[in-house]
Amino acid sequence: MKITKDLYHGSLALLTDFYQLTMAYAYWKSGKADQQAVFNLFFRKNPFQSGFTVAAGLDYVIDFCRNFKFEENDLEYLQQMTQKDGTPTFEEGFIQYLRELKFSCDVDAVEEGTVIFPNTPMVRVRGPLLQCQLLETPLLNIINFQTLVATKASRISLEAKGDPVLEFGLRRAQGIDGALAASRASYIGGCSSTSNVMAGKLFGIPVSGTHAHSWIMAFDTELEAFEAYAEAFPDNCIFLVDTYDTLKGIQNAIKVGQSLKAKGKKMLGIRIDSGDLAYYSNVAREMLDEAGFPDAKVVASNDLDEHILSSLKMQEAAIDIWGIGTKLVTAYDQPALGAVYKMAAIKNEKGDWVPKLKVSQQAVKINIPGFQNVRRFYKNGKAMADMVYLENGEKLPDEITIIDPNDPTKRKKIQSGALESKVLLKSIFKEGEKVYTRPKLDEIREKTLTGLGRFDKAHKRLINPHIYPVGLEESLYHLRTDLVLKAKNYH
Ligand SMILES: Nc1ncnc2c1ncn2[C@@H]1O[C@H](COP(=O)(O)OP(=O)(O)OP(=O)(O)O)[C@@H](O)[C@H]1O
Ligand SMILES: O=P(O)(O)OC[C@H]1O[C@H](OP(=O)(O)OP(=O)(O)O)[C@H](O)[C@@H]1O
Ligand SMILES: O=C(O)c1cccnc1
Ligand SMILES: [Mg+2]
Repeated sequence: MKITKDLYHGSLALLTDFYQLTMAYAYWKSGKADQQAVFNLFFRKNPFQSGFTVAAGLDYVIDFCRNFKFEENDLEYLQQMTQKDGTPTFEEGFIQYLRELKFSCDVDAVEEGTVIFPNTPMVRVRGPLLQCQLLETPLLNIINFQTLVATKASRISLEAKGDPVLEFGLRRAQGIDGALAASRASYIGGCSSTSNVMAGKLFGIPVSGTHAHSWIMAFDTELEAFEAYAEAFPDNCIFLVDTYDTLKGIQNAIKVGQSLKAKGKKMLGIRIDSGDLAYYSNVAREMLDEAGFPDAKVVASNDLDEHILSSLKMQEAAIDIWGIGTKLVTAYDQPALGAVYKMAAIKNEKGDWVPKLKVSQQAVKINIPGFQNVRRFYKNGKAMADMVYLENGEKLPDEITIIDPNDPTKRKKIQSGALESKVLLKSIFKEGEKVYTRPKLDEIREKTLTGLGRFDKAHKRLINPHIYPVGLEESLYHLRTDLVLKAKNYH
């Protein structure tokens, strides 16, 4: 298929906002294109009122950076662009600069499947200003969506408490690429399979499914339809029982299950896709148990999300497997994460790094300046706080104070020497060369599950989760405060 082929194998250099290119041109004109800069990608609020976020999308970022190159046909498109007076938008010298441009940035990032929190860098890009700038839009495009869906999937998976969650979203997803990326992110977040066969092929996600109502409607009776499906898949049938009458549907499934059993085969289960799922799943469970099918699974679907799933669990619904589409892959209740990409420092003519700050009327919108990293501290095996700090080669003291960037009265003392800790930003590219070995998708999914296991359940509850402490190391806090005061002319 041409669209997908182009998306995954063609040049993506023009997948950016026009203003990135006009700025790039103006950086080039003003001699700033190769000035060294650092940008951070971060978000300000967990999505879905969640107590945490799960990072995803780095794999696409790696592909994007590795293939970052202006092809001749991209340049031709830029060459024919004109301004209002008819003159070319971009001078030939700039087109030549882009032709010769070779990705040469350092990229550090949190790995996919890492549990992360607001205001901490997820991706840090250091390199020539023009290149850093051109990465803003595509990096945000990739990370915003995949992180959002991975977080949704992990919320759903946590509520499912180990039951398999099948991702059924393709038909309602945001287009072709949205669907593929959502299937991948859903798997990272903890789903066990996808119905999207292309996602299975591209990413190696297990593919699974049942059958639709149309299968039943194609026969004179439901029983005939079940029999014919059992004929085709004697060891792999899950019968959708609610096309006409759910109770009769369960009876018909049992009948076909019995004849499969007589042939030494096994009915896997049934699916219920409408009505009161708590009531019907319990009725189905009783009927299946009584008929000698204690292992037959009950699959439920129909506009499910983490909240309905949790309610069904509270109602003791007898559901073993959850099929979830629309609300997962579209991140229905919050369609964008809102991550941003901000300059944190720039090198001056003398070769010194100058920390940079964007001042805002809203305190939460003031970024964190300087060349940063994040360290996560653990106490008794559980994550206790994340610290954003300046990565300047200086050793941190054994006792550290971290300060909430949005409320300086919230502080935490950390005996860093005595605690287990790890640095979250990993080196991905060094001067444009990939230095990171990508984990397999299954390893990423495992990382999400074990990573979440190291957080207290108070941070993982659906409603009013306990806020996980994230703070600035004291000297970074003071640097930021001084810069804000200076910018506001209080100094
Ligand atoms: N016991 C339950 N507790 C809470 N929510 C439920 C329960 N059973 C079903 N639901 C949810 O209630 C909603 C029912 O939606 P709706 O009324 O459109 O479906 P329906 O009439 O059962 O099915 P359909 O229209 O597909 O035939 C769905 O989101 C479903 O997941
Ligand atoms: O509800 P979702 O979480 O998106 O899961 C996917 C849905 O897609 C299918 O039916 P479809 O919605 O196409 O038709 P129906 O609801 O009318 O059966 C399936 O039966 C699920 O209900
Ligand atoms: O396999 C299924 O049951 C399925 C697949 C896509 C959407 N709804 C259901
Ligand atoms: Mg539906």
